[in-house]
Amino acid sequence: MAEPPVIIWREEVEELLLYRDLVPLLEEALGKFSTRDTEEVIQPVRTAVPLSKHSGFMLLMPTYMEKDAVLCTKFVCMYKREEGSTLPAVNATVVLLDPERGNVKAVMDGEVITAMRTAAVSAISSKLLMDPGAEVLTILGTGTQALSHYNVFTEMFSFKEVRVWSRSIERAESFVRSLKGPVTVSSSVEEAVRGADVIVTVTRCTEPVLMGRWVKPGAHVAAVGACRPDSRELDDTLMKEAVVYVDSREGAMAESGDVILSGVKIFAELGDVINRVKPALRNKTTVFKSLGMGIEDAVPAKLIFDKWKAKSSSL
Ligand SMILES: NC(=O)C1=CN([C@@H]2O[C@H](COP(=O)(O)OP(=O)(O)OC[C@H]3O[C@@H](n4cnc5c(N)ncnc54)[C@H](O)[C@@H]3O)[C@@H](O)[C@H]2O)C=CC1
Ligand SMILES: O=C(O)C1=NCCCC1
Repeated sequence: MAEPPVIIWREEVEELLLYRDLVPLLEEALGKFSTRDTEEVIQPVRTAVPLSKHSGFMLLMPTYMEKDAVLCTKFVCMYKREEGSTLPAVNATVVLLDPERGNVKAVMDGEVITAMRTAAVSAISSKLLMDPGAEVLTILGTGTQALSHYNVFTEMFSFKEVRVWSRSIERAESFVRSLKGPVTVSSSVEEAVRGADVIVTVTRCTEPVLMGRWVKPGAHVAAVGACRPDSRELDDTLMKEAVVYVDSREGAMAESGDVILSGVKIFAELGDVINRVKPALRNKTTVFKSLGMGIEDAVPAKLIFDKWKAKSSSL
């Protein structure tokens, strides 16, 4: 008989998951994904189940990494929320299975995993695509992803200036007060992004919030929100001027309003750059359109489970 599943919840995930372990493992996994070698990664485009009554979707994200013996799936629900709603915009659970027997080994809180792995992948995109002399980072949005992006970007890079914008200046000020380092609150998106070298968009907007005419040539944009085919964060000017990188070509063509509705050509996956199959065009304006992939959850799930087992056996 297989062991019953363990439950690893938020506080333990926070304790066990560190960017310094996660970032190199994700970089390796993105490279494996882009080889399309089914012995490395099988990751179908995720299934989206509409939750019309609740203005949301449940996304099912299975992944199998045969060589690494990792079988995992995430259930993540995403919702449109009214301003001031106390309900979460994203709620996720990660399930790790034994690929040989098919039993569930662990059920994990997926919110911290989702926040950290998404931010870590944006940081990888910036490491690969930003100007090496980048000095100014702008974050548009002040929610969960804004915080995880602030944390990993300030851990991995040394920006001289960090700017934050939110639709509500009070929310931006309160977000900034919760952070350790110096951050400027901008009163408009234009003010926030003018001259910025790296721009992270982590909003729940459905219409473009970032306009290409404000973006400095050569800047890198990590675009994380707008994960449905009818949603936008970036305008056509930016999409057409930029060289567009994605996490998964199939995912972007199925789900990214910024890619589908602008009609732009995807230049490469991040994994193609990691595998040196496509160049990192650092001197051009670049957009990394992030949708999120199952493999980005499978990697931290294995890491957390292995650390949890090591910790439990040492007690
Ligand atoms: N690419 C990926 O892998 C992932 C993407 N996401 C997406 O990232 C975005 C942010 O997620 P969370 O930080 O968890 O959400 P959140 O609800 O914690 O924060 C959202 C932020 O967007 C702002 N916002 C809402 N509507 C807006 C509008 N119309 N214009 C400008 N700002 C607006 C809110 O004030 C808040 O600052 C969402 O779109 C979510 O679906 C989330 C997880 C993973
Ligand atoms: O990959 C994820 O996890 C998500 N992607 C799109 C928005 C919800 C969470």
